[in-house]
Order: sequence, then C-alpha cells, then structure tokens
Amino acid sequence: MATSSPPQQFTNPPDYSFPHDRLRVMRDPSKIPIVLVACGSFSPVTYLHLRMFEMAKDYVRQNTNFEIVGGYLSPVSDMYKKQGLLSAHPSMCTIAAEDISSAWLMVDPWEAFQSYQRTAVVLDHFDYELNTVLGGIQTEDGQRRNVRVMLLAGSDLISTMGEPGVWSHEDLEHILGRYGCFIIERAGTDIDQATESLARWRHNIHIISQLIQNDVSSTKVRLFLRRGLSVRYLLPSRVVDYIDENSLYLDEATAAEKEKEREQLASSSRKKESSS
Ligand SMILES: Nc1ncnc2c1ncn2[C@@H]1O[C@H](COP(=O)(O)OP(=O)(O)OP(=O)(O)O)[C@@H](O)[C@H]1O
Ligand SMILES: O=C(O)c1ccc[n+]([C@@H]2O[C@H](COP(=O)([O-])O)[C@@H](O)[C@H]2O)c1
Repeated sequence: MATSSPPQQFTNPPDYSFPHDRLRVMRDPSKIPIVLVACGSFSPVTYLHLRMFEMAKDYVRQNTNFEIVGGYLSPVSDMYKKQGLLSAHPSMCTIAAEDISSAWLMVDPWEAFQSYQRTAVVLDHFDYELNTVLGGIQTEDGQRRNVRVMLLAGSDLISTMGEPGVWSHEDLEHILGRYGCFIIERAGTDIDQATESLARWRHNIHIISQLIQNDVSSTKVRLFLRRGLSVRYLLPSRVVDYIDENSLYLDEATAAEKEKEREQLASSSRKKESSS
C-alpha cells in the first residue's frame, strides 16, 4: 500500500483547502479502502468522465477486495499545453459534481491552480492530504485507516504510457507500481496494445470493459459547439448552461485541434463500419 509522502514536496495554491466533505466512512473492515483519482483536461467535462467512476464502482464491487471511499476529478493546470482548451474547467467540473449530486465524487483544484504537475506528483499530493493531513479515512467503529490512492483513466491515456518520451520510467513505476490504476476501455484504443509495455505492473492494473460502448469525447463536444450543434444530454445540464451563458468554445479550432477531431471522427466511422 502507498505510504505518505514528505510534505515539503508540495506547494498549495493560495486559499487552497483539500475537499473531503464527500469522503465516505468505510463500511467493511475486511476490505482495502481506496480513493479514485481521474486526471485530465475535462474541457468540458462530459457524462463519460463521470460514468468512469460508476463503472469502476461496479467493477470494484464484483472483482476486488477494495472498497471505494471517494473519487476525485483533478483538472490539469492551464500550463499543460493542450491546443484549444480553456481555463474554466475546474469550475465546470465543480458544477458537474454538484449537478449530478454524487455522494462520493469531488473536484480537487490543487493541480489546476498552479504550475503543471506530473501525475505521479498529483497522486502523491492525494496520498499526503488523505493519509498524513487527514490521518486516513474513518471506519464505522470510529478508527482511522490509511487509504490507497489509485489512478482512474481511459485506455487512450494509458496507451500514451507506452509511447517513448511521454512519461518517465520512474513515474510509471511510481504510478503503476506504488499506487495502481483502473483503466476504462475506450473506443479507438486497443487495450492489449495499450497495456503491452506495462506488463510488469499487471498485478496493479485493472481493466474495465465498457459494456455500453460510448465514445463521447471533449474534442467532439468542442467541435459540436463550434458548429452550433446541441450538446445537451452529453454533459450535465448545468455545464451546458454554463457553456452557453459564457459563450465558451466558439473560437475557430487550431490546426492541431482540427487534426484531432478528424482522427476521432475517422475512428468512430471505422468502428461503425466494422460493427455493421
Ligand atoms: N468516453 C470515454 N471512455 C473512457 N474514458 C474516457 C472517455 N472520455 C474521457 N475518458 C478518460 O477521462 C480522462 C480525462 O479525459 P480528458 O479530459 O482527456 O477527456 P477527453 O474526452 O479524452 O478529452 P479530449 O477529447 O480533449 O482529449 C482520461 O483518462 C480519458 O481517457
Ligand atoms: O505525468 C506525466 O508525465 C504525464 C504525461 C502525460 C499526460 N499526463 C496527464 O494525463 C492527463 C492527460 O489529459 P488529456 O486531457 O491530455 O488526455 C493530464 O492530467 C496530464 O497531466 C501526465
């Protein structure tokens, strides 16, 4: 199990406090408590980002000896250079979590409101806040227990872990060896190929099949918005309202963004052809 990291490693943004109001009391003492952390741009946050947590919940209950006591969306900093994105995502994620009134999903703005932080450092931050600052999570008999932090990601993100030069080997050892992860199958990514180079951490990698195929992506939502198409029922209603009220994502796409849209649309139609 992951242990706490030294506090001097972390700098907090001004006025920051770690959200923990929806952390659940642990019910079954025979299980290992875990907290799920999903990192990404969430620009904008879609129902599929939120569904990832529900899919993980079902998988955990049916296949593991873990008990989920909380889940976090951790939107990446604006300094993570990704074309066509916006700085409004932490507030959109918060609106989404409130709109769906989840009992256990929270948004941690720590990563968003400072310089770019690698995912390994983000997981250490959660481990530190949960186990060192809070002293672990509460059990039904009033005790505190250390909680294990685990990454929750789609298979497209995990496939980048096998690409040379994207993630450092030390960070992969830290993320997959020390913490572990849940991978949600995603249309367009071959899960076996995506995890081929990660075989040494197989014992810590849990693969979750998507039983209802759904390839909603933020890129496609941004494309729809630019074309004046409706995105209602792809995102929580209040996020759609927020986007409308603030006229977000209406700017012309950059060349990189257009290329990504083209790839995603091509991959969707290939999939449609192969299934018909
Ligand atoms: N439809 C989906 N199925 C499975 N995982 C998903 C899905 N959409 C997003 N994810 C996962 O959610 C996390 C955060 O995603 P991210 O913010 O990059 O969203 P995205 O839709 O992939 O965005 P973009 O289209 O801008 O790349 C990643 O781990 C990603 O793999
Ligand atoms: O820590 C790393 O080395 C690292 C390398 C590549 C990507 N990431 C993280 O992965 C996430 C990618 O999100 P996105 O929107 O680009 O799919 C984002 O949270 C990044 O910080 C992290």
